[in-house]
Amino acid sequence: MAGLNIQDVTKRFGDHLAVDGLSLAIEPGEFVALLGPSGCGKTTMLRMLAGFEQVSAGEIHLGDTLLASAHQHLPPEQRNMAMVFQSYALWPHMSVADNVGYPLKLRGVRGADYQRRVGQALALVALEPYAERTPQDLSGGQRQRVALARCLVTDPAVVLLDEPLANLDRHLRAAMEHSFADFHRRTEATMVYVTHDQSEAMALADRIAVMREGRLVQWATPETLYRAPRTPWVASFIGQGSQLMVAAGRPGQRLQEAELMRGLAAAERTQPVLVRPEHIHVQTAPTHHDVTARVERQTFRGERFELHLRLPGGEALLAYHPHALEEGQQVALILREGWCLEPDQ
Ligand SMILES: Nc1ncnc2c1ncn2[C@@H]1O[C@H](COP(=O)(O)OP(=O)(O)OP(=O)(O)O)[C@@H](O)[C@H]1O
Repeated sequence: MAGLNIQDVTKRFGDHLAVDGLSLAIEPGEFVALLGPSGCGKTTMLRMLAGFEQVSAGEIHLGDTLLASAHQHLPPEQRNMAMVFQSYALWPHMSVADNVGYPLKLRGVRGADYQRRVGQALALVALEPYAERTPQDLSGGQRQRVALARCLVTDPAVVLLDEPLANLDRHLRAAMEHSFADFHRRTEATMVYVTHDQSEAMALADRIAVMREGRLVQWATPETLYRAPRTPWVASFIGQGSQLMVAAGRPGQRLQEAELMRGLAAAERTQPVLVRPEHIHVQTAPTHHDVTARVERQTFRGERFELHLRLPGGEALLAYHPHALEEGQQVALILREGWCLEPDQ
């Protein structure tokens, strides 16, 4: 198996820098998500990996093979990669089995070998009973599984996925997340998955490249991104939480309760700190020693209530609570920990 090395890759469309000096070293067999808001350059990066787009500068290697540089461009069909699109891109008039086998036909595979490989690919996505149907007679999730089977039938070293769940409803997306994770375990292919949905990226990826305006902002595991986001922008993009100014700590430091509570009470507060809602303890009977907040709004989430709180200084704070409270009610807060952010560039 071969790793994928993206070195200082830039893509310009006229004056516009769609991807700006992006570098990522992706391990063989790793599941990587490119995550960021619309227009940040994720799809452009994926298309450069696939070979549908030329790079303006930098290099892309698969193992020892140079796939792309400003002077060299290996065509898509020679890259040993397969791509799954948001639109599935299936042939409507062909059966599921014929759709899956299509890339093999293009490569001249016939007979028993063809049948065996189509059968294996369909088995991998649990679609054998549907082999003779046409895509029109399938659900959205089943169609996406056909697209997956078709992409892996040629045994690619790298699978590229461009928002593959974007057309599915919320329940189906959750079910398909399991299918993708399972698919990855079984194939052991290196996967690069583009999405603007942070919860999807967190659920699936070994590592996430967070992109903003063509640049890489942070490259880390989902847990590190959640626990230790680098900047306020990353913190606001990943998970829920509140950002407060505190007179304590320095970027990259975790503050424990005593330091955080002291820092919050001080006058000169210059350090932005992320506080996750699960680290806030809410008490309903404040005394005059406590840090207090007012309940502005609450949302019932089944297993808990989300409290939208307002501190006396005007800052907003999100907390969880097991029971309903009164809107307008004063509560006492204990902030158990916080993470110090560095300023956005
Ligand atoms: N062929 C093109 N010609 C000119 N500009 C382009 C072209 N393709 C993309 N762009 C621009 O490059 C930037 C990055 O686009 P890209 O599609 O990579 O973003 P994205 O992060 O995938 O967004 P989305 O989530 O909306 O698909 C955008 O500003 C887009 O308008």
